[in-house]
Amino acid sequence: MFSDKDIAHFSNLETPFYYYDLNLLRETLKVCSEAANAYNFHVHYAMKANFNDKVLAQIKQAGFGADAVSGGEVKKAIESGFANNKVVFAGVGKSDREINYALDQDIFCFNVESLQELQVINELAEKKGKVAKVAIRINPNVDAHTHANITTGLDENKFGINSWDMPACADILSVSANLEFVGIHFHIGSQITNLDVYKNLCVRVNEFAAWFEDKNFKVKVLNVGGGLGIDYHNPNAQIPNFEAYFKIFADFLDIKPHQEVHFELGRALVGQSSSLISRVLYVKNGKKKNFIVLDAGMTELMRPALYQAYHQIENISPKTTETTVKYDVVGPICESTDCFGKEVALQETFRNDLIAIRSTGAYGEVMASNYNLRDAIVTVTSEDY
Ligand SMILES: Cc1ncc(COP(=O)(O)O)c(C=O)c1O
Ligand SMILES: N[C@@H](CCCC[NH3+])C(=O)O
Repeated sequence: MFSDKDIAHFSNLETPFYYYDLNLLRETLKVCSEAANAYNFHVHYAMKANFNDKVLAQIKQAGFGADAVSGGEVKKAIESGFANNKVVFAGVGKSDREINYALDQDIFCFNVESLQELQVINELAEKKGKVAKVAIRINPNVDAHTHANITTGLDENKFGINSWDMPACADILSVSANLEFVGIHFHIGSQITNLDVYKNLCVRVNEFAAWFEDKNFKVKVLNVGGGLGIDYHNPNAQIPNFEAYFKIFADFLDIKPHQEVHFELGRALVGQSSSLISRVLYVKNGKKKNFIVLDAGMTELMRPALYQAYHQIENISPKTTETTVKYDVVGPICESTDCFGKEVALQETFRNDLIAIRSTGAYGEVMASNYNLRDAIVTVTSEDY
């Protein structure tokens, strides 16, 4: 929802740009933090969702740790002031260089995704005379009931170590002097809106934790990943129900006194606090279709082209007519998939009208590219005016 002041300010700016509502971001972080603290749960923010400096500064200030998926993200987390013992490093393909860098930074732990990676981390840690903390990312074969392209915890997905490899994993851990096993890690997918799937995850977490403890491995960390979705169809319902989400884990996980529960939330923390603001370049009225051509495209926001993802589209210019028209809202990029929405009902729209594409705080700016030699992304925050 934009105030008259916001819209007046946007009218004077060049488009496109990502707008961040830092008040909403702070409020979301506060609600999440309070809900997690009530259960003594720990949240590492999944940086991949958004690593804009101004966003990261708020997240750090709210006391969250950082979940990184590349050496670059580990570096960014450290440089942004996240404590090294609050940085975790996941990823199915960590290079030796990235592992060495993370070892040098003494991060909290590596979430290890293959047996071979476990051996490599042990070798690299040995060369440095260090002991690397590791959590085993297990593929639990739990269906997240989300878009197939953002499901990560099924047997056919590349992520994590399969359950049948756990005995081999335990063998490697037992003989690897430079590895310290800290716990188990899971992440079944993103944009999860059916919270019941987390109950199925809890059942699997309990099974694997018991399995490791039976083998005399102390499971200190139960890391259940992230994935909590947001309501893209209702961008003004801005703060996800963190309380209901955490309660499921409190109710269904079998948490022992020596265990901590860790989460890696990305989208739910940042998704609703941003919109992509764009201008209409051209309106093309056809016999069968009307098109609005924006100055933002899939190079700024890739999700619709990549996953046919829905983002609410609004014409935020002052209304000059009561007529509603259906438009295909497209970008200027030379790709037919460069389309933000088909048959979108909007007030009759004209050249230079401002269009807001909502709920773009997660996997928006960070997935931008300069394909077609597009200009670099510009960001504006609620504190810039
Ligand atoms: C390992 C891991 N943790 C956390 C996340 C964060 O997910 P989300 O933004 O859906 O909370 C992801 C992304 O899906 C991930 O791959
Ligand atoms: N980038 C995806 C989510 C993938 C999350 C990373 N595992 C999205 O836009 O929804």
